[in-house]
Amino acid sequence: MLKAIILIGGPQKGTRFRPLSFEVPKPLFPVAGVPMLQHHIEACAQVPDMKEIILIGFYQPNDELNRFISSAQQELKIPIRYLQEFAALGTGGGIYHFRDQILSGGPAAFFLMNADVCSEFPLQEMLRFHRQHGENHCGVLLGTTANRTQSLNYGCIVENHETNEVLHFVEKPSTFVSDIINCGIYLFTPDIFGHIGTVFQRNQQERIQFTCIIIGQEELTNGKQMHEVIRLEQDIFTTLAGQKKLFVYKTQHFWSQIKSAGSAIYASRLYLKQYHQTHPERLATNQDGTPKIIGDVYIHPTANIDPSAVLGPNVSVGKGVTIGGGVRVRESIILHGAMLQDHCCVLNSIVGWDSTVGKWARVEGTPSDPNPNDPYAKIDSETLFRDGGLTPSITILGCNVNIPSEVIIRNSIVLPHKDLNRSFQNQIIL
Ligand SMILES: Nc1nc2c(ncn2[C@@H]2O[C@H](COP(=O)(O)OP(=O)(O)O[C@H]3O[C@H](CO)[C@@H](O)[C@H](O)[C@@H]3O)[C@@H](O)[C@H]2O)c(=O)[nH]1
Repeated sequence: MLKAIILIGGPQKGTRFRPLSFEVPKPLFPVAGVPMLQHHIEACAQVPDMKEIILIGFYQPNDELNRFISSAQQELKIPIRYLQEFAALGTGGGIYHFRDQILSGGPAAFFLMNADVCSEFPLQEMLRFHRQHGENHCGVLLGTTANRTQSLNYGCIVENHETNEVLHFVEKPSTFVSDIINCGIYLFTPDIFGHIGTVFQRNQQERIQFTCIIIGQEELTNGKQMHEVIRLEQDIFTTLAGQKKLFVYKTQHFWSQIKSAGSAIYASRLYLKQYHQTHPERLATNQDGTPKIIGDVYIHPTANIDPSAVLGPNVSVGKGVTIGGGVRVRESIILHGAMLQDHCCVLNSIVGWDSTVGKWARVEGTPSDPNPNDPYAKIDSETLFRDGGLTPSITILGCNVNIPSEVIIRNSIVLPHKDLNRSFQNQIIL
C-alpha cells in the first residue's frame, strides 16, 4: 500500500506570490484552470494501490482548503486529509511530527512532494525505478537537468552515472556542483524516519544544552520550535548521500517551480499542453458562435464570452468571468468573477478576482519564460527590483481592481481594491 504527502507550507511562505496569495493560499491558486495542488493529487490518484493523500502545512484550516479537499476527494475517489503543524517545522520536521499518521496502515512507501512545483509527476516510473534498486535504500529523488548558472538556485545532486546512487547533495550551492537538480518530488520507504529521528534526537540534545544557557520563557518557546525544525535537504539528504541510501531518477519531461506569479503563467502553459493527453475535455475548441481559440485555452463552463473575442495561446478563464466583444487575451490567467469589457487587450497578465478592465484598455506584462534556445533553462526566480526599478515582469491586478477605459497598464503590480484613474507603467500601485 502507498501514500502521498504534499508539503503545502503556510501563510509566511509564498511571499513572491503577493498580492495574489492575500486572497487564496498559494497552493490553491488556479493553474490551467484548477488549483495548483489538484495536479499533484490527480497524479497520485492514478497510482495503483494509493490509499491516502495527506497535506501537511501550517495554514489555519480554512473554508477554501476544506472545500477543495472535499471536492477533490469526491471527484477523485481518494481519501485526502490536512494535518496542521503547530509552527513551520521545515520540509523534514512536519513529516516526522506526523510520522504515526503517515505510517498507519503500514504503507510500503510514500511519495513526498513540494506543492510549489509543476510536473508531469512520473510517479509510476519512480516506483518502478525504486523497485529495480532493491530493498536497502530509503529514497528516490526526482531529478532534472538545469544549466550551470541556474542550478545554484536548487538542491544539486551528484550521481554515480552507472548506478544512479546519490553521491553528494548540496542545497543551493554558491558555486557549481552539478547540473542535476532536485525537483522536490520523492519516494521514501518508512526507513527515512529512522534517519530523521537521529537528527531530531541530536537537535533535542542541543536544545537541552541551549536551555541551560538561556533561561526565560520566551527564549524557551522559540528554542523549542527551532529545535524541531528539520530540513530534509540540508539535514538528511546531505548526510545520506554516498551511503547507498538515496537514488536519483531523472525525468526528461517538463518540470518547473511555481514561486512567482510569472511562473504560474508558465506552469499553466505546460499543464495546458499536457491536457492534450490527460484532459482533452478541459481544452476549448473552435466552434460556430464561440470565441476564436488560438492554441491551448481553458474556459470555465460558467464564463460568458462574446463570440467576437479572441483567446490564446495559454489563457485560462475562471468561473463567472465575463469577456466582451472584440477582446484579445493572450498568455494570461483571468480569475473568477473578472470582467473584460469590449475591445480591451490583456497580454502576459493575471487579472484578479472580480476585477474590471475597461473598454479599449490595455493591460500588458513582460513574460519571464526560460530561454527557449537553452534546453536546460529553468524559469529565473526574478527579483522584484533591479537597479532601483521594478523588474519588467507580468502585470498583476489584485482582486477587485478597476481599470478605467482607454488606459495602458504595463509591467505593474496593482494591489487589491484599487480604482485607477490613469495609465501606469513599471510601478507597484499600493
Ligand atoms: N508543511 C511545511 N511545508 C514547508 C515548510 N517549509 C517549506 N515547505 C514547503 O516545501 C516546499 C519547498 O519549500 P522551500 O523551503 O521554499 O524550498 P525551495 O526553495 O522551493 O527549494 C526546494 O525545492 C526545490 C525544487 O523546487 C529543490 O531544488 C530544493 O532542493 C528544495 O527541496 C514548498 O512547497 C513549501 O510550501 C514547512 O515548514 N512546513
